[in-house]
Amino acid sequence: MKIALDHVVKTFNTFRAVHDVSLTVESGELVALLGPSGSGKTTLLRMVAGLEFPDDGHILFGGEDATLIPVRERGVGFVFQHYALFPHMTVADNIAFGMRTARAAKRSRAEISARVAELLRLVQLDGLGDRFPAQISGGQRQRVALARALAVDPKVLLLDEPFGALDANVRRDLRRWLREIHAELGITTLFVTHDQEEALDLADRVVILHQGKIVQQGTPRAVTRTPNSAFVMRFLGDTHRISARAQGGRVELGALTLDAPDVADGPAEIYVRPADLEWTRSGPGLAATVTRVIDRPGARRLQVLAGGDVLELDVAPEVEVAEGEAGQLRIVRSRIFAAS
Ligand SMILES: Nc1ncnc2c1ncn2[C@@H]1O[C@H](COP(=O)(O)OP(=O)(O)OP(=O)(O)O)[C@@H](O)[C@H]1O
Repeated sequence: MKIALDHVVKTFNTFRAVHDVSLTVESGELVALLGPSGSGKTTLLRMVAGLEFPDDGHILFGGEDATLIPVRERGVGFVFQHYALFPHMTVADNIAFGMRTARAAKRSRAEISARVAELLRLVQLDGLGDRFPAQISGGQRQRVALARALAVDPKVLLLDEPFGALDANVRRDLRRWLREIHAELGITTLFVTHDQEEALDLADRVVILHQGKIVQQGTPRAVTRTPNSAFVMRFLGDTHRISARAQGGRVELGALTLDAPDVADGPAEIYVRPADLEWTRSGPGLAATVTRVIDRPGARRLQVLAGGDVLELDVAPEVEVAEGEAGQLRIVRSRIFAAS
């Protein structure tokens, strides 16, 4: 099911939570809505679900105006961060719940238990149908929540920080697992997260929100390679900002000259990630002094001082370098924006 948001606006009292958002999610696509707290992600998701209504604009499900489709008939499955399962029901009964109450497609008892068994297999919880929610782990509970959402054969899956309460390793496993389930079922999916790594790992397309507006959207590769603003560069993380001045489409940084054809003359900000920097003993480059060496599995992280800025970069484990050593930094790639 294709979903389209067309110039959607949502205001709470006088606060505009969503500003003129237009977005298309193609049938079968997995799109992540990514943004900091308060950027409007949940509000957008709730409008797609039919739990909130836009003040302006339209939401279309497969070309049909969704305003006219009641929540129950939208064919939407949800999983929330704290979508508590019914504690007094077994895992199997939790999964079956939606099928028993659905008015549309009545199923026999035998059909329901066959479908529950199939879903338990899909979410890799075979054999746990008789347990109660308190007897399984947090990650397993979220898998049950997903099985419950899938039980009614939704056309659209809405996930709001579904793994937010789980620890990092479990989250990583569940991401891989969700990706596999998505590949198998191909349900149009909108996934809300404020975790960059999660969005980039999971999604076909990432939509970045800031203050209720879409500031950039594209494949994970496109948004990480060509962030279109300082905000996106900073938000995607692991970046250094170096202050400089742009003049005639160029920025001078120590002995280096960087091209910045689109940047107006005046104060500028150069953004580099640790992986964009290389350490050399001889120039040309930006003069730097090593202030700290941190040994990590697979790499050595150097903290260096360059022109008043503390920067970090990684070198191969066998590189011999010591604190206090002077050298040069080569900037392999950077993004430059006018200072905000
Ligand atoms: N029912 C409401 N009444 C008033 N303000 C609201 C309501 N719901 C959301 N807001 C405000 O709208 C803005 C966007 O909220 P929303 O929950 O959509 O953000 P979010 O990006 O999902 O944030 P988070 O990651 O913290 O959940 C916030 O400033 C929030 O305080």
